[in-house]
Amino acid sequence: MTQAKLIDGNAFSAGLRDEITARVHEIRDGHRITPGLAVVLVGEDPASQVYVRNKNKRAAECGMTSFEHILPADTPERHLLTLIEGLNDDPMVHGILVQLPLPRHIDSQKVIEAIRPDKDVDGFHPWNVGKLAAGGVGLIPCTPLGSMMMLRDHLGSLAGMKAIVVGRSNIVGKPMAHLLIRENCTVTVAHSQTRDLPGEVRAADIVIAAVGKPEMIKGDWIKPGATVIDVGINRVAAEGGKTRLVGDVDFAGAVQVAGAITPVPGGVGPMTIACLLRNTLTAAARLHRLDIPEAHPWN
Ligand SMILES: Nc1nc(=O)c2c([nH]1)NC[C@@H]1CN(c3ccc(C(=O)N[C@@H](CCC(=O)O)C(=O)O)cc3)C=[N+]21
Ligand SMILES: [Mg+2]
Repeated sequence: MTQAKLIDGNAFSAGLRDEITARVHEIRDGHRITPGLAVVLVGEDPASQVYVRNKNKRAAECGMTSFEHILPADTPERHLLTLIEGLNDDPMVHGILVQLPLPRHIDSQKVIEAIRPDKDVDGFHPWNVGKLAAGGVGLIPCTPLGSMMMLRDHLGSLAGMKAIVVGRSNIVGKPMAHLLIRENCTVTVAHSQTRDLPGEVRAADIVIAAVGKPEMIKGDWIKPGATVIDVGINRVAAEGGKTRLVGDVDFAGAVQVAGAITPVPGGVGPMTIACLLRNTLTAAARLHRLDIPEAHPWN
């Protein structure tokens, strides 16, 4: 069997960020507007700090302004809500992202619902969730959006294909299922209670792995020629006391069978960040009623 084609998220996201940069310069020169992204992190988790720094670095590379708010882990919920109210009203801020998970004493849903829906670049506010489910125009969650861009780039039309989404989170699984339905796939959403998961996966032309369990989806579950999008980013122990990143798919097995597959790292992860920047540009364009392609529904 020939090896699957690798869907290169690093290269794809670099191209996307170049397009975003060009558009940011255009609206800066033409309209004196600089898209601004505010990233809020509560707590000292080192991995989260790395992500937040990465998001701000990429935003700056694209010519956007970024505002970083790092709050102590014991920040009272009402302080966070007050910060969000300020960002909602700040004309320099077009996108707001509150890094999840939040400390346990904070109600994440309350925080998500405090963000102005038109600045909710994660697409987690019920208003955006509803727009996606009902086929309207809102902001689409970054990981599903990036995954869909790679699928469309590799496959063209998805119409009539069988897709399985393994995982039903609000962040990835559910919005991904809605996007696949919108693209005219026949969609199965599998989860921890699904009977015969290997059998369900074997029926699928498109596999979206979003469970958060390292290498859970085995190579011999994959239908020959299928397209596999591995959303999992799991840090596991490696030789010599080190760690390494693996996806939710057994890559070594799946690459022998699939038609195409995203690697981890270098697949969905960098697309998520590029789509966050794209959503910030989209939000800025809509807030200022700029007639640029990014202000219009994607696809
Ligand atoms: N409100 C909110 N929105 C998020 O989008 C969000 C969040 N909270 N909390 C944490 C997760 C995680 N996340 C990642 C983004 C990019 C990479 C990424 O670029 N990964 C690189 C590798 C990075 C590494 O080496 O650790 C890659 O896959 O190639 C990973 C993880 C966004 N998240
Ligand atoms: Mg479950």
